[in-house]
Amino acid sequence: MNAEGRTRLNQMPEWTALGKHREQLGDTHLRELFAADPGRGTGYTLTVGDLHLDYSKHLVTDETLDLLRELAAAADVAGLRDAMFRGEKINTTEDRAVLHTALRAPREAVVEVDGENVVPGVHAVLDKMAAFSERVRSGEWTGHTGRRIRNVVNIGIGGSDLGPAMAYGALRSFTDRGLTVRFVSNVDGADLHEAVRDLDAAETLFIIASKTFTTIETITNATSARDWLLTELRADQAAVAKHFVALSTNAEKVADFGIDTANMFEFWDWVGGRYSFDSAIGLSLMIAIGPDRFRELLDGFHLVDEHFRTAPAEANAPLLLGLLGVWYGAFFDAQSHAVLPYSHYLSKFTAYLQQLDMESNGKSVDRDGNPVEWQTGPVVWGTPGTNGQHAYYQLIHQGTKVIPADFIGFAEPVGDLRPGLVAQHDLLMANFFAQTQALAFGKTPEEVRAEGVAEELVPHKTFRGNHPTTTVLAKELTPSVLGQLIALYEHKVFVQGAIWNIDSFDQWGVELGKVLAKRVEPALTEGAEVPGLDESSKALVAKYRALRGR
Ligand SMILES: O=P(O)(O)OC[C@H]1O[C@H](O)[C@H](O)[C@@H](O)[C@@H]1O
Repeated sequence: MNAEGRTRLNQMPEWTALGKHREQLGDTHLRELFAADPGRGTGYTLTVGDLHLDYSKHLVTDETLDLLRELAAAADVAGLRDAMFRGEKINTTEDRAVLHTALRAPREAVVEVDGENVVPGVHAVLDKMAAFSERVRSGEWTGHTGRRIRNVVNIGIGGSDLGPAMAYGALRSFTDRGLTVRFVSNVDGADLHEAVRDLDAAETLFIIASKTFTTIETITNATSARDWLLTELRADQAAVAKHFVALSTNAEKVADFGIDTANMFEFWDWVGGRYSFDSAIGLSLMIAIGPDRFRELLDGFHLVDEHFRTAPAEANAPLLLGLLGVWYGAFFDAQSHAVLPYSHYLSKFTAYLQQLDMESNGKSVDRDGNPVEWQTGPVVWGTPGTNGQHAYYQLIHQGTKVIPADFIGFAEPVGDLRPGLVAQHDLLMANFFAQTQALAFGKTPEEVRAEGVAEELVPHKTFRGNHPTTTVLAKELTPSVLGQLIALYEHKVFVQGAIWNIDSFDQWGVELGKVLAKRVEPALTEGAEVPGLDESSKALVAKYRALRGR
């Protein structure tokens, strides 16, 4: 029992029942599950908005799904979900509400934090972003020398980078091709250098994105960008107002930097960094795709929010995906989860999900501060599918690890591809369908032998199969569909955090490295003694200084 009288997860009878069920399931093969139920391929599916989800290739039966849903009920996932939507402070270690869902709520919605309806403020910022985006896109907003803006550089890191960078890539075919949009995040000067080296400063707008406006990487890059701009334009500080805008919750720090707070787009402490890209943090994306497309994206998010909030457990897609992850982590010892988009436009999708999932659920104490005795968040990884097929899929097919995987694909190619390239789409998708089939059903020794393979090679050419996958299929990758996909994963992560009883909305684990970096820096630059530096790190710092000739 914890302080609130909740039974610990691994002491719940529902958990024990799942453990017993897992033993009974043993090595049951997907081939057997499909043979036993001819309707499985169509029955184990769900539709959410434009997303068709097939979960038939999972190592589950009706009983598994019932038991998992009973676990969700015992853990009161629905109760925590409703508390989140109501604006309660469910991020207990930071005493904050968790209201990214309010960022895409319709104008007339009412969502209160501390007795105040936050929705009008959300829409006021969206309107301000839309007006600004239109001024940039039309050429009305000009730089210091009167030239129109043709380049936008977003400087931010983590949640202030990954979302807009991923979505810009995903929605490239909806972007204004007359604008160059780039993203700088790494404190390695090479990132900024490569982003601006071929740009004309007179036509460049920097968007400084930082919730706290204290993140050292971002402030360092923003300062270097300001120096670059002023040097290139041979201008004084006055030029900053025409070339820098800020996205932040911290007006004071924004003003300190020299950015006019009239050009600051605000958001709020109830938006977590990794849940922020549909807030002001999306400004670079809105400039690229235009306000109407951005609103379609928000509508896509909202559609899945409503689904998660209202759909019954049997038809609730984020609940199902969350439970499947819990199942594999706890009862199959799966350590990782692959996300494999069959869309080049989703190249950065998995990197975005890494922060969303791993920063949210990479925790080892529960909400009461007790160590957890069960697996929490998996390692999330993956790259666009066909490239992965020629690299690491070998390990998924024939390695020793259990790696549940999500396959995401689209019926139609997007964009203005030449007809010859459109024709390639069927080949892409043939791979998509073939892979999940091979992973699920494998190839038996008998099948290999029947092909006349020499006996000594049979074990090498046999595929065990039984590798679980989810297939997510949609017609086309539109702004709305992207919003739906992201919200699906956001709520999946929520479900898992709720069951594991961890705070999915703090990130204390990131802090230690930041503090230590600040302490170590003077050792590199001035050779200063750093109290408490361990022997290994001391020797490495000395080596570094020697290599730099210091
Ligand atoms: O937006 P910022 O305040 O600059 O924060 C940027 C990022 O850095 C932090 O270290 C957190 O781990 C992330 O959750 C956050 O998204």
